[in-house]
Amino acid sequence: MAIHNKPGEEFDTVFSLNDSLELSSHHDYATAQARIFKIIVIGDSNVGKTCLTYRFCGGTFLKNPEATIGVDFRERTLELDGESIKLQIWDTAGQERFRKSMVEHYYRSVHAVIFVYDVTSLSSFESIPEWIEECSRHSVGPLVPRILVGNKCDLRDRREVPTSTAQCVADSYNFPLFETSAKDPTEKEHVDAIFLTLAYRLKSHKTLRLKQPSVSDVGQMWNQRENETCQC
Ligand SMILES: Nc1nc2c(ncn2[C@@H]2O[C@H](COP(=O)(O)OP(=O)(O)OP(=O)(O)O)[C@@H](O)[C@H]2O)c(=O)[nH]1
Repeated sequence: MAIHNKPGEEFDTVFSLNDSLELSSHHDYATAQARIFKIIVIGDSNVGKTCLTYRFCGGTFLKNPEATIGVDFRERTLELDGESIKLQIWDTAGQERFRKSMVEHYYRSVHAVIFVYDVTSLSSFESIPEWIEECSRHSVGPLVPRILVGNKCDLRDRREVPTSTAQCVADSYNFPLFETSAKDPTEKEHVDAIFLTLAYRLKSHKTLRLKQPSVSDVGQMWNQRENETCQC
């Protein structure tokens, strides 16, 4: 998505440059108490990364998404066992040309990773090892919780990746596997379960510290993204 998360637009879970300034200067008591975790969502272009994050943060299916340029930020605060957990979700671009200037930012201080493929696209599934390799190259180590997600399960007649095959791959990496659909409203709870699973795992990591991108970091990415939007 290129434009939909301009500051203040659409729903209050969108994270924007303005929000980060707000948070860093005069956040309220509840925000100050929330532990914040950075989750990146990665995978080939068109697998549904934006729609999945939108479904989790906005509660609806995003119709007609545009290709993500650089990164989009969204966030949602959860109350787990009386504790506030804020998930800051980085929806990254699948297309190489929209990624290259920002890859370093994606992986910096990341707390968890969601790898997404499209169950109707064998090639998107076959790319998963490359995405895992890219994480490793950027020092995202084995202690960082990771999850494999097969999206677009509503397209039953077009499935190219059997669950059993995906489960084998997930087991080989020791990742949980989720299959779901951002589009099908009856799958909403499964989409939530992906993020909740990570939230519970992160919550139990008492040593993980609150780390937010600095204002200059986010501002720099925002400017880069705007420039790249203009060139297209
Ligand atoms: N049928 C179906 N279509 C979906 C689903 N999720 C996403 N789509 C469609 O798949 C296309 C791509 O969705 P996006 O969420 O933009 O994909 P993306 O992975 O963010 O793509 P990039 O931004 O290019 O990396 C859009 O046409 C969506 O409507 C799903 O669960 N089921």
